[in-house]
Amino acid sequence: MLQKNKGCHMGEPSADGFAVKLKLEGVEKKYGDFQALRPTHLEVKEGEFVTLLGPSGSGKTTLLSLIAGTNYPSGGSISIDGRPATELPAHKRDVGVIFQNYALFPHLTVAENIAFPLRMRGERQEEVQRKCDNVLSAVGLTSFGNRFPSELSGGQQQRVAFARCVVYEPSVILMDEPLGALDKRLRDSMQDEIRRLHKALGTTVVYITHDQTEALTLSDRICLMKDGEIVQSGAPSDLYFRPNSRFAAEFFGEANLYPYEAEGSGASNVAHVKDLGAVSPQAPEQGTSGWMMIRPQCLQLDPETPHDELRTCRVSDIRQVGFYTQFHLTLDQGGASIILQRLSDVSSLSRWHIGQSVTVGWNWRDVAFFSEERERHA
Ligand SMILES: Nc1ncnc2c1ncn2[C@@H]1O[C@H](COP(=O)(O)OP(=O)(O)OP(=O)(O)O)[C@@H](O)[C@H]1O
Repeated sequence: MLQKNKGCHMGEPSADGFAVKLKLEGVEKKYGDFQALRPTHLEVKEGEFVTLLGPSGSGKTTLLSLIAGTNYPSGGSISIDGRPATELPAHKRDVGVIFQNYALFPHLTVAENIAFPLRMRGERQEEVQRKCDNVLSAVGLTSFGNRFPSELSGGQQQRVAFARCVVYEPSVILMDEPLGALDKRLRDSMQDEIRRLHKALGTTVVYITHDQTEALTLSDRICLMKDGEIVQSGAPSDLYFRPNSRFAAEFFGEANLYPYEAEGSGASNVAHVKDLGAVSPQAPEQGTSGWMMIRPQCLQLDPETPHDELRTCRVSDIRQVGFYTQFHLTLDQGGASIILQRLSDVSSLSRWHIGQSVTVGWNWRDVAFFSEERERHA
């Protein structure tokens, strides 16, 4: 395990006692009249893995480049490890960057690649040797020190890129779509690798991707971006099961969305979901109208256990989606469409067919509500 703590320059503690490695306050970027990044606040804690996720053009790279120092904000301030960094040039910031192509030096061996940033910083030979050996062992490449990058697999090259970055113990590692160019199988194994390295080395990572599955797999926290702002930030399960907008709900895959109208006030609030002919005893957080959302896999088909609500439907389509079977259903009363998904098994192929009458069950604890005001980004 590498020593990450550099003592005197630890960032200020966050509310839960962890050191704040990176802090952005009101950071924005304009290109002429165009606002590429709206004023943004972000705190990243020591050891945290934060992902910037969003569609193309949402401002992810702009935000990362402002942290890296390859671009400067039009307003706001950035601090790294508690020290002001807004005006600092890239090479004076304590950040490491890993790009999509890893950017290893092809003419240097693995050990020389890893030693490079230490030599650039003028470290003594014994120190360089000690730190290189340490980090090579941490990434499981001790016997690969004399190989050239072209003699390594993609996964091993990535480990070298990671090692070259962590060897000088930057406060924060920035990763810009490092798996963007890989096929699915390699991507999956690399995700495991990144997770393992992050856990083993305790590094603080800000990671960019536009792939929601990758973000859900890797992150401690996801910042979902749209039109130059972070529209929701939280744990992967929060974003997936508790989106605060239609945009967030739909960005993470299939979502059943129905409008609701709230009635009552305060704790006695109930939500009428007309399309489902249902009244939720759960009080929507805010707003008198908005949307309720339930993920397809939170619905049960012909449930054998008790559920808060049960409705009869007709099966209009059955589709195979990866390892899942997706059922498209039409509610008997009112005709609303419902998508339900369950892990495929042999019985599901013979048990249900198009045109069949079925029962759908759900529990209100699996339902998210968000009001229309919060939906202004959609
Ligand atoms: N130098 C520039 N001049 C003008 N507009 C720019 C400049 N750089 C970026 N933009 C604009 O800022 C917006 C955000 O771009 P950015 O590259 O941050 O998006 P992104 O989320 O990283 O997209 P992608 O996933 O496609 O890389 C885009 O509309 C882009 O066209």
